Amino acid sequence: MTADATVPALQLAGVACTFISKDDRSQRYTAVRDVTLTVGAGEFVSVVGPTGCGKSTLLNMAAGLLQPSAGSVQVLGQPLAGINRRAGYMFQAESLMPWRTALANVMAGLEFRGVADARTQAEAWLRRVGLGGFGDRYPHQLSGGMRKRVSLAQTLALDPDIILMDEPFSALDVQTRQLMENEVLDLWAAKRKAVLFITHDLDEAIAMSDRVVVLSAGPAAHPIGEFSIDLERPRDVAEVRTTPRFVELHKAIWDVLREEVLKGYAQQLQKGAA
Ligand SMILES: Nc1ncnc2c1ncn2[C@@H]1O[C@H](COP(=O)(O)OP(=O)(O)OP(=O)(O)O)[C@@H](O)[C@H]1O
Repeated sequence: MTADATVPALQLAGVACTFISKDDRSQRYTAVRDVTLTVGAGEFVSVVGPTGCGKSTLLNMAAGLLQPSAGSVQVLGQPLAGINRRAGYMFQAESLMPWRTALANVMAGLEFRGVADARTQAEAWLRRVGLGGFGDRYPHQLSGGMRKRVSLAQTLALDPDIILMDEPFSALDVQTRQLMENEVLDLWAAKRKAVLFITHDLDEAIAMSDRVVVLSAGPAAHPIGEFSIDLERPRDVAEVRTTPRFVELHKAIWDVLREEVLKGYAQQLQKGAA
């Protein structure tokens, strides 16, 4: 089934998520509340916000890994029940199976789906992410950047309509990170999937996205600003940062984000001292 371009790929409508507090089991902690967020078909949306505000919580609700305590999640116009099978995920942590080669890692999901030419497709994806000659290597024989490329191939090979990314490159050095960001943009431009991208890094969010949503500090974090990123594409993430429009957008978004970051930081210090 192909996605209908007029139906949002992902829609969170008035969602909230309440946890039992980690600090005091008798208390509840509302991480996010009243969050309405839409990702259109083919749109690249980033969510930025202070540390611990609830960015991963939102992504986990979109993935169907967490049930909202209020509100609803719709995927391609249908209410989400259980795991979001139209989405592919890339998380911060390493997700490769260490006992399988790079090729076997990319093949795993395809085989699970019963794809007949899983090997050929996986080989093609490894080539696309620049690892054509590395299929027989095990994860520990690859650099951090290469492992991320394998994860990317693994995610994209399944041809999801929606890609959910939670700080996928935060563990990489700056140069490798920029290379990966450009690769993701190239692959995204070719396939135009809907992307929900979570990051701490405002520069990364602006350089990659069509739209940047700013979340407030928690508890009950919610969107407090939304910015359309009208920078021309294709973009080189390193070059685009030097353009006057980028600087202007950065200033406008940082004006909204700064206060929340300071609040989030103060909360962390308080928790640390308690
Ligand atoms: N399973 C859980 N049980 C209790 N509290 C949780 C749970 N998961 C998250 N939280 C709390 O909810 C809040 C939001 O967490 P979340 O991981 O979504 O934030 P984040 O913005 O992604 O953080 P970071 O920027 O540090 O990655 C935090 O205060 C966290 O401690």
